[in-house]
Amino acid sequence: MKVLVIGAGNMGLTYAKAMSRSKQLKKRNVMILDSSPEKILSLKKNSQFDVFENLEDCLPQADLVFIAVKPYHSNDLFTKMRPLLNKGQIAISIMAGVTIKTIQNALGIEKVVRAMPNLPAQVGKGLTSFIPSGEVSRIELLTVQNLLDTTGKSIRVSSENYIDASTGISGSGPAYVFYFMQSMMEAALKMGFSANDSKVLVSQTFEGAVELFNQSDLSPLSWMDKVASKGGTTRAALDSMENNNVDELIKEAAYAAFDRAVELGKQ
Ligand SMILES: NC(=O)C1=CN([C@@H]2O[C@H](COP(=O)(O)OP(=O)(O)OC[C@H]3O[C@@H](n4cnc5c(N)ncnc54)[C@H](OP(=O)(O)O)[C@@H]3O)[C@@H](O)[C@H]2O)C=CC1
Ligand SMILES: O=C(O)[C@@H]1CCC=N1
Repeated sequence: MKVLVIGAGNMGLTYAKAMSRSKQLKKRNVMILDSSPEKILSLKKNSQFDVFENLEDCLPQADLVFIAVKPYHSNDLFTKMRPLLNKGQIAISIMAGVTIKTIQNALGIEKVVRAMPNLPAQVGKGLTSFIPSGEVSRIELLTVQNLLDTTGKSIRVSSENYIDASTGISGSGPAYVFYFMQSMMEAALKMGFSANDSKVLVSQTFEGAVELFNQSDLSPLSWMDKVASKGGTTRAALDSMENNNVDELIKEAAYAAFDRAVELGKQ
């Protein structure tokens, strides 16, 4: 089985690396293609995979094609791919918003899996939601899911709407966590900690809290209660967040990403 990854950016390269380390594929079964001459040069230097500059040289040999370019590059790419594809090939798109129907129509193939990963895939802690088109067989989907799982966990969703929704939660979500971390680090710096100490204070706090959450059945709300003593410091912070509607603002932000995914799909 041969896999072609199109787009050697944050996500494409992550998948190519993870898949090439998997039992299912050896590194010579992973091909990668990018449009940037600098990226191609640096990939060729490392020679981790078979690196290509032209679709003609790699697309016809691929059983599975991972499409990992930005949504606004998709139309141009689809036009170039279409004459080189055959009906047996499976396209796996990780592009935000772009629907299965759009991909099928633009590529002239029927077997499509739409997936939404996230950046922690780079450290094997990713979460990918996915949905296949009806034409993908159970065996083919199992193969695809095994490949998605090389970057972490995956969940199959029941409609494409959930792919857009998961974009607002897990796809874009790491950036919300980094936003919170950035604010806490800035507060630590303002309180007089060094940059290094601010980083340790914040990263260990996040790591510890997530570990506690993962090792129990308690909700975040229950854990908040365990930290907060009556009339104490945490209550002061939580009250401040509540008074400033932070809870609503976070939900609004997640919906903004969800809505944007839907909007991208209409373009
Ligand atoms: N980053 C993230 O956290 C997540 C991203 N995604 C999705 O993944 C996709 C890729 O995102 P990301 O990896 O961040 O993007 P990047 O910009 O890092 O990577 C995309 C790569 O594709 C290249 N490219 C553009 N057009 C073509 C083409 N026609 N043929 C071959 N290569 C091409 C780009 O080159 P150049 O730079 O020269 O344009 C770039 O190297 C997006 O659609 C996004 O919605 C999904 C979940 C999470
Ligand atoms: O910002 C984006 O559009 C992509 C999709 C999810 C994460 N990054």
